[in-house]
Amino acid sequence: MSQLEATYLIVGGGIAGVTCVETLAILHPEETLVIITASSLIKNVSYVSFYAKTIVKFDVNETEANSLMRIHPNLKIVYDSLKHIDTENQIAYTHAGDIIRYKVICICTGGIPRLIRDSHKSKRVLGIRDTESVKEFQEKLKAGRKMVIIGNGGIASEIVHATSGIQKIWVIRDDYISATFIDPGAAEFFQNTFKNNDVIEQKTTLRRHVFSEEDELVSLNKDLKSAALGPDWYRKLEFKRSDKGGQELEIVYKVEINSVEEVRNKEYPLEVKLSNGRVIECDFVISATGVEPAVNFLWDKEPRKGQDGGLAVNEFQETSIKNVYAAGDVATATWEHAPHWFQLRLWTQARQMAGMAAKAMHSNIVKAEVLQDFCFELFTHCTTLFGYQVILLGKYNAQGLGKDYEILLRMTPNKEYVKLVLQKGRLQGAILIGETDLEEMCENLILDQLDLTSLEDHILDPEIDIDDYFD
Ligand SMILES: Cc1cc2nc3c(=O)[nH]c(=O)nc-3n(C[C@H](O)[C@H](O)[C@H](O)COP(=O)(O)OP(=O)(O)OC[C@H]3O[C@@H](n4cnc5c(N)ncnc54)[C@H](O)[C@@H]3O)c2cc1C
Ligand SMILES: NC(=O)C1=CN([C@@H]2O[C@H](COP(=O)(O)OP(=O)(O)OC[C@H]3O[C@@H](n4cnc5c(N)ncnc54)[C@H](OP(=O)(O)O)[C@@H]3O)[C@@H](O)[C@H]2O)C=CC1
Repeated sequence: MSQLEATYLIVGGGIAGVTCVETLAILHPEETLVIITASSLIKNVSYVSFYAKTIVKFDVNETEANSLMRIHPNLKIVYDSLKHIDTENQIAYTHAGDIIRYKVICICTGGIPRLIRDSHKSKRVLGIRDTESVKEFQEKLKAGRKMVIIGNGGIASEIVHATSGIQKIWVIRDDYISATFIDPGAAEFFQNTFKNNDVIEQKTTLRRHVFSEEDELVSLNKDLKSAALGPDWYRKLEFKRSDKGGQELEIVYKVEINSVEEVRNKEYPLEVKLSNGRVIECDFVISATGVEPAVNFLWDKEPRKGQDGGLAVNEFQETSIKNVYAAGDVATATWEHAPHWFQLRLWTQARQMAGMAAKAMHSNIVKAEVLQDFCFELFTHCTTLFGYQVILLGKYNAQGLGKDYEILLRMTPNKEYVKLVLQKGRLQGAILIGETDLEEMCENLILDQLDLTSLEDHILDPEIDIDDYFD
């Protein structure tokens, strides 16, 4: 048990917590900084490359927490988990009894999988969040013959893409796949990859860093999970083939799960009842049904929360409680968003929010003015889906545009899919799949809101170098 004093206290060793530490190491290295991390392995970011001003791609690595000592001379690491914050007296208490007095604190405790209602009824219903959960999934895959995947976002899409040798029944509420990230047209484009072996071969040339940590997870508090996985986590699944089942994918559209029950004396140990009356027997269920903020500690007074239960933060990542900031998956962005930005719980946003929190905490301490970072002007997400590079910009699915918008589309099967969303002749969002080389132009057009009415017929014409129009 120890007592510490810190100007800055950061809670959580995921991308948000670590980015906060790294940014403060640059802004205010002479001040004391304490990080509370439940795991001795933390996440950090490397090989940051800019595709355009706000479109960033980077690798996510797992490393020893004490490597942070190299970048911050006045950093202390508390290997424990936060239990209680006394915000009135500005004191944090850990489960092991450590006491840390702070001037400003940033909560970066991330999220946990939001599982389907019946998940508590069986250990065969799994969520994916961290290294431990992927290991459990790998074990189930080795022995499994049939799995049901529920959810239509990032994790479900990646699992469907990366697993083979097991029967997969993908149950989704929508009428097209991967609805969190794409539109029906792009879904059709991707579905060809399920049939086209050439394209499936292409996927193995992913240029992202392959997350290589196979070691034992060093989790000090066994109740807490380590940080969320980053891109390429699913590469671990690609080689986990079961020799017991044939490779097969069935997608069941527009249904929900009514119940999941363990059953005895049947061929499969689990029975999943769907809202359309169908019953599916399987070995296990993956509930890839979103994430909920991990507010897993006590307070002397509750801060304001967002509708999703996250800590409500303003544009400077401040919660409703003085000197308490939050960033990453635990936070809910409740400021008035720029027209082309919205929150999705992604590592890019965890990093951006944490950088902003660090700047705001620093300006709080040194009593300087701070402005919100430019990155919150435009939603950008750069990822890989079904083996293709995917860049999403602004209101890529016409979110919030009502019915008054236009779509420009260019699609070359097995090569690229480009969708531009325009309203009143101005670009509002884009989906760029494949190596389109259009990201910088689209970013500029969304940010500048140039009137494209006279160009609409040419803008996606591959024979025309559209950049010439803007020179
Ligand atoms: C399988 C998977 C794949 C993903 N793939 C992508 C992707 O390709 N692209 C993308 O942009 N995003 C992806 N994401 C989302 C991304 O990983 C998260 O948005 C991001 O990592 C959130 O970072 P964070 O630091 O806020 O939270 P986390 O990474 O969850 O870190 C929170 C940390 O806080 C610790 N903690 C929790 N409670 C306490 C406590 N009381 N005291 C001390 N410490 C505590 C946790 O142990 C953890 O280390 C993926 C997520 C998953 C689960
Ligand atoms: N490549 C990437 O960028 C990746 C990003 N991630 C991130 O990791 C986090 C977790 O991923 P994931 O779990 O896929 O979450 P997502 O938020 O991406 O997707 C959740 C999906 O589950 C559906 N859903 C929610 N509740 C139910 C339910 N009760 N029954 C059926 N379907 C349901 C949602 O549908 P609806 O929309 O209708 O609510 C949605 O399709 C997310 O923040 C995600 O963005 C994860 C993997 C890859």
